[in-house]
Amino acid sequence: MSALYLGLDCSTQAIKLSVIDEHLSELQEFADVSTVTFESLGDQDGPFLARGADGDSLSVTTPTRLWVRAFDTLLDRLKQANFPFDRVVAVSGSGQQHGSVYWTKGSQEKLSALDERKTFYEQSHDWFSTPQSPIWMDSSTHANCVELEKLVGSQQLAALTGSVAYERFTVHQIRKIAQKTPKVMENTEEISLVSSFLASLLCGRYVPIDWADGSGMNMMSLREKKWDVGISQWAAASLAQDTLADKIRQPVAAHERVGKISEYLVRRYGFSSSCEVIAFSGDNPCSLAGVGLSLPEGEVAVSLGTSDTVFGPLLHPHPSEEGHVFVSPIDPEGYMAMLCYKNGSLTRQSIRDDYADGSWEEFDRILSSTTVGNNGQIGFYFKEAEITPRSHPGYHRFDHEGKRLSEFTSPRDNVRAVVEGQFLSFWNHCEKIGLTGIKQILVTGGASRNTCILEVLANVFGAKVLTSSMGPNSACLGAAYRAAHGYRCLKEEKFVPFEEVVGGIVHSRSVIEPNMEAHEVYQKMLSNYERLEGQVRFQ
Ligand SMILES: Nc1ncnc2c1ncn2[C@@H]1O[C@H](COP(=O)(O)OP(=O)(O)O)[C@@H](O)[C@H]1O
Ligand SMILES: O=C(CO)[C@@H](O)[C@H](O)COP(=O)(O)O
Repeated sequence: MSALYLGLDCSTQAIKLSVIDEHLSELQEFADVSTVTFESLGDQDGPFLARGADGDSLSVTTPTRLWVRAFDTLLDRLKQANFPFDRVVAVSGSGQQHGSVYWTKGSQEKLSALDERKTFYEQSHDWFSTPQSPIWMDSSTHANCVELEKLVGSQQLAALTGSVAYERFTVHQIRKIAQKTPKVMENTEEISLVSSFLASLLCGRYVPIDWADGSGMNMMSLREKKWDVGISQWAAASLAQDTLADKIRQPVAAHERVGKISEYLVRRYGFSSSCEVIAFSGDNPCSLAGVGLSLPEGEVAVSLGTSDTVFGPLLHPHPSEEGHVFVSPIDPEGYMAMLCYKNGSLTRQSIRDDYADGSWEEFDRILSSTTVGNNGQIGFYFKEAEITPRSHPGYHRFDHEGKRLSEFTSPRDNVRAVVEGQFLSFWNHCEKIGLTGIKQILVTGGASRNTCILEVLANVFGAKVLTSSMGPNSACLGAAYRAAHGYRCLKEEKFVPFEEVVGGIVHSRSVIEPNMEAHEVYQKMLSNYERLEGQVRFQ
């Protein structure tokens, strides 16, 4: 019986699983029980996107125990489907980036002594010092961002941590809690990211954050790969301890083993007690591992999930005012560049609901029957405060002369405008973060199922768009590959290049070729787009 590797992904809307065998082929027989959406679990712990739960209208949180319940549900469904837990030799995982979990004092002890007759959920009522976890959609920490940039300098902060200050980055969330509710922070024994939180459940004790996901905190020195002491002291605010050193262990490389599977999981589900847990990472870094991007540059990946992200590997980091640089999840010496858009799938979905009868088929029909370039009309749809470019919530529509409109003459043009506007923004901002000369785009995420949307992407960039036979869930597949990679490094007691472990995997890819006449239309629109973006961005 072949050994198995598992990859988990706890992203914004669901927890998912990929299973691969020792030839790294994906097992399909458990696909039906491999996704648990948070919506399907109901509101027992509160909504999974809770707005203003801490009294601040710009905060967005998820109840931490909803993730615990989703994980129980996933494991229980696998057990019912006779999943061969005993064949799993290594597990790794992925989490939506930036989100944080606050473990209350004494929880590690409880985590290491669980009763296998009960679920995690049944035993976790007193594990967290705050019931809500701030997530990446939160934009309540603007004042902290301004303060840190003043303290360090925005360019210097980018050079040090990979990014200027962003509201969702974890250090600002930590400082907000330390300032607003110091008791919560004082009661906190350990702070995890979503990724390291899930890994801690697996190991039955707290485990470190990895370098790639740690790069999304505005707190880790990109070059030293350690928490910056000055920023950590600033984040601690008025706590008795002057840094967070006793609450967040130092980060580790993504291929490192962080522990063995817990005795609880061995007894409850039948995992082998020798099963290794490899550091979990962020969902975008794991997607990079999953789509098989490698240098040379010229290839980027686009994830059309809840957020839209554009990312690619980088040899030499040049962090700037735009986008983010993270440590690579597959090469401890390498880096990746990324742009993130808050208004991704949920915003397209909202336009679908308003203008296309709530149906993707109707959305596609409108997209296919409207003119490329929308006759020069341009739209910016910020259902949520946007990250790229930084903007307040609001919809902005312009006619072909750049005159502001409250609505297009033909309202169905909103369907084309939302998709074109989003992709023109990708194109406009890629150059600025060093993702240049793009010839092919690998797509993943929920909306990568939609060929009509992908055709617009190919035409805007004038580049081939490739979808892969592995489907839209590259983050959990990437995590499974990382489990195999980390396991191999462990066995060989040295770092083995990621390509040596997964390089042989060839996914069949379908290619969408760009229509170069359509691309010319977008080339002409770009300067107008850039000018109008200047009007709608946060000044
Ligand atoms: N046919 C489709 N066309 C466009 N978007 C789609 C389609 N099917 C699903 N989606 C989008 O995919 C999103 C979920 O993507 P997913 O990558 O699973 O999210 P996440 O990983 O952030 O939880 C949904 O919000 C939905 O809008
Ligand atoms: O904030 C970011 C990246 O910086 C987001 O990309 C989150 O990582 C959420 O990912 P999805 O759930 O949309 O995949």
